[in-house]
Amino acid sequence: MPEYLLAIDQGTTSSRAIAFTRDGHAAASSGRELPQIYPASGWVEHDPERIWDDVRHCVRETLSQLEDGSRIAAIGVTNQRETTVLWDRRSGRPLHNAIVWQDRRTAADCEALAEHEDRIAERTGLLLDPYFSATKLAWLLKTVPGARAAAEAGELAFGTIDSFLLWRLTEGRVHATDASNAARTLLFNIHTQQWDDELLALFDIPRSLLPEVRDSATDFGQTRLFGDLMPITGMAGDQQAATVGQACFEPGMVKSTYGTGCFMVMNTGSLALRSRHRLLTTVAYRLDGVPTYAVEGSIFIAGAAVQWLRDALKLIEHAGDTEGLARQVDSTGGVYLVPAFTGLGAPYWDPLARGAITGLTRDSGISHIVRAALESVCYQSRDLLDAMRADGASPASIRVDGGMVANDWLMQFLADMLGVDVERPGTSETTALGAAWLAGLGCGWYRDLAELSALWRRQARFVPAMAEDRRATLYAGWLKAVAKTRDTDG
Ligand SMILES: Nc1ncnc2c1ncn2[C@@H]1O[C@H](COP(=O)(O)OP(=O)(O)O)[C@@H](O)[C@H]1O
Ligand SMILES: O=P(O)(O)OC[C@H](O)CO
Repeated sequence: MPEYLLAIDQGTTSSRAIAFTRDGHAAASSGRELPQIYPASGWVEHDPERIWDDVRHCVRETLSQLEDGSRIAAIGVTNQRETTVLWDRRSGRPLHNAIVWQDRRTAADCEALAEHEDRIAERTGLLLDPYFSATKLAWLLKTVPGARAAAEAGELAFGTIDSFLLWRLTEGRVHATDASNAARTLLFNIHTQQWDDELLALFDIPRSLLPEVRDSATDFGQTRLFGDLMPITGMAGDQQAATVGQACFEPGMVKSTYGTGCFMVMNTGSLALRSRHRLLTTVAYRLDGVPTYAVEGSIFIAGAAVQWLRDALKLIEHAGDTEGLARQVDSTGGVYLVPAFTGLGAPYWDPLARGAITGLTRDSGISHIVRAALESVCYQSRDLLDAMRADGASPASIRVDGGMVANDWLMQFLADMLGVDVERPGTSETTALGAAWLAGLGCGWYRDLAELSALWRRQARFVPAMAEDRRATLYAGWLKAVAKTRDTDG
């Protein structure tokens, strides 16, 4: 009887389900776009019921593609992180739309707590920023009529998307999350691996709302919603799942994902390294009660800059058109595009920065601007890698994934700008693969991480070829362009 691991990958812009064979081959898959809701400037929401409908639809469609008699050995769940849902334990109904990680509505709440930032960072590894869940949850408790009283009475449940899906999959029987997701809430002490009472008091969050925190590969219950009983044995936030899917299991190994945003994650093993350069410290995964830590740099706009070229400027028809246009010119001719559309993430963390195209001349054309947009992804990656280097890392290569890595020109420029080899794996669905692998560990399909490492396959390697002085000059120009976007006096 053919057996598969089923990954559910609930992302910011889409939901997917993929069935993997034991050797990591995607045998069937289904995906659905998720509509974004923008109720006010800087606010981003998702409809949790729509997410749930989409996930069920994708799972069913994926299962229908498998041969008759196939069996799902286990399910792994991976998700957009930080996005916050508050629901009623009895009815299972959310009290409000999910508040998405990109949402900036709690910026002032974060500022009001600024004096506590050091203490918060010490315990959570994070910065005090609206990006994370705690202030979003506090906002819901403050704003939704009756929510505070119901929460105090133990009637409500909080969760990131993983917990919400698990609750629905197990029909209200399991309220749990994994350590990699808990580590993104600002409420979880990454050293003790416990919810932190002082932080709960600081953000005024009742403990009864919180899910139980489990390992990333363990028993999360079962679902009976798709016919056969299916165990759920893997869970991780999407960037951490990609770290697993890239088999970055040794300290010093780095993966970088290029989707809507870009997330660079370096495994730091048993060391919860506190960055001196405004990177985040996080849990990569927790197995048998033992956390493996990572540092992470998050960039809000990567592929989204290409979408902007397509949808707002209408310079291209398809994302893939950028490759040919970038190749048409030898350089951008001094043009830089800084895609600070929603401020700048790591290592700047500047919510007030705004995007810019600098260095335009009468010779500047579409190819220069398109190329500058692609280059900006590489310069931002260099910002992150340099921050990691300044914290003591010296990786010889990085492993890349996400929709943008199909672009060979971009991958070569990335290698050139970073000065390290860029390795592209055989599968483009690294995040889902990581969730499947965690489920496979949890259900006993795989013995250990070494077995998974042996399954990882490289499809292409891009080796730095740019002269050092050119690399330095181009990057210096980028830093100048960034400085201009942060000049609030204009
Ligand atoms: N060939 C390409 N060159 C440049 N960008 C691309 C290319 N193909 C896709 N993209 C970009 O990659 C992003 C989609 O990647 P994906 O990993 O699916 O994103 P997410 O999971 O964040 O929704 C889009 O922003 C798209 O513009
Ligand atoms: O859904 P993605 O792939 O854009 O990832 C979102 C991140 O998890 C946010 O931290």
